[in-house]
Amino acid sequence: MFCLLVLTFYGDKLDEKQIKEIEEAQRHMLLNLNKFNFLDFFPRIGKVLFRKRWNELFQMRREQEVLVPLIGAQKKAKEERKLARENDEFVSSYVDMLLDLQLPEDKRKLDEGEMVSLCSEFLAGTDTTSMALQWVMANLVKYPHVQERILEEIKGVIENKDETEMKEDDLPKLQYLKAVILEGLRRHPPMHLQDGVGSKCLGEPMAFKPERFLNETTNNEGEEVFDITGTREIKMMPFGAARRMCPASGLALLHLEYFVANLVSKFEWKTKEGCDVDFSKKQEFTVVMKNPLEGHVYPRV
Ligand code: HEM
Repeated sequence: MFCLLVLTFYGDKLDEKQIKEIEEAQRHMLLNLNKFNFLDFFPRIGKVLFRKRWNELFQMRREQEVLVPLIGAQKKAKEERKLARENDEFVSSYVDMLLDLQLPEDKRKLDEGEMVSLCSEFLAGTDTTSMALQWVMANLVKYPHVQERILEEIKGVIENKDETEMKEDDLPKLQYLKAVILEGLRRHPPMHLQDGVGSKCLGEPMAFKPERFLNETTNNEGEEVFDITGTREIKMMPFGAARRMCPASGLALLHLEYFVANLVSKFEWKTKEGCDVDFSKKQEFTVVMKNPLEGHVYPRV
């Protein structure tokens, strides 16, 4: 949560108490959001008939306002940087970008409420990525040969052998890694929308077999061929499809490849002594591991 908040409010000082409050408000929202879906269908009469539920929703929305002081502080810091003409050297946060945004039709900036919603949505969106990461790492712990193969692939593409950090530019060269991430998303989609689709088309649906995607990651010209958007055909849809498809699928895939590449190149991942990986799942906002992964990590020498 701390890293996410840094991305969102880069440069602002966050204390433990603020982080905890935001974490609690986000968690409360993610665990309860589904209870309010039906309110979409009867917006007018529903306000009278389901007044109690609407009040609950408003109360949950008020909890999100813990983000307001952080947005305010970020705005002030941005204005001060502008006065001191320091903006050019500064790394922008998500909030900085929102502050610059001008709504073309209404010809106005975002108001405070809209900023709170967008920040909260941004933080919530990344919950899916961290859950996908946990499922992939669980499979790497369970199947050490897959982990080994990723490591071999990484060693094959690193030019400077002393360099241990994988950079964004290295990722397109890692086809097997890409296949592992796709297989992780197929086998354990964090948002449960596509049961059956991946299964029918891909054979041996319950097995974790990254190889099934190996011929699909790129063609001879190095272009992506696996159609994760489901525009040409739908083999699986971890990011949904069509108009409501996840707008951050590219970002999520990039993050997953980057994190897994670095986690594997720097550490060997194993199970806790005498334990096996438990793939039982539990539905929260995302599909989570019922018994979260307890891996042991060993720095690679
Ligand atoms: C592995 C990671 C992710 C998965 C599996 C995933 C999955 C999905 C799915 C299935 C939907 C469509 C839901 C529907 O049909 O209504 C969706 C929507 C959305 N996702 Fe993601 N997502 C991921 C990461 C992210 C990230 C990192 C962000 C933001 C930074 C994000 C932001 C959104 C937003 C804003 C929507 C709503 C789009 C709309 O309703 O028009 N997602 N996501």
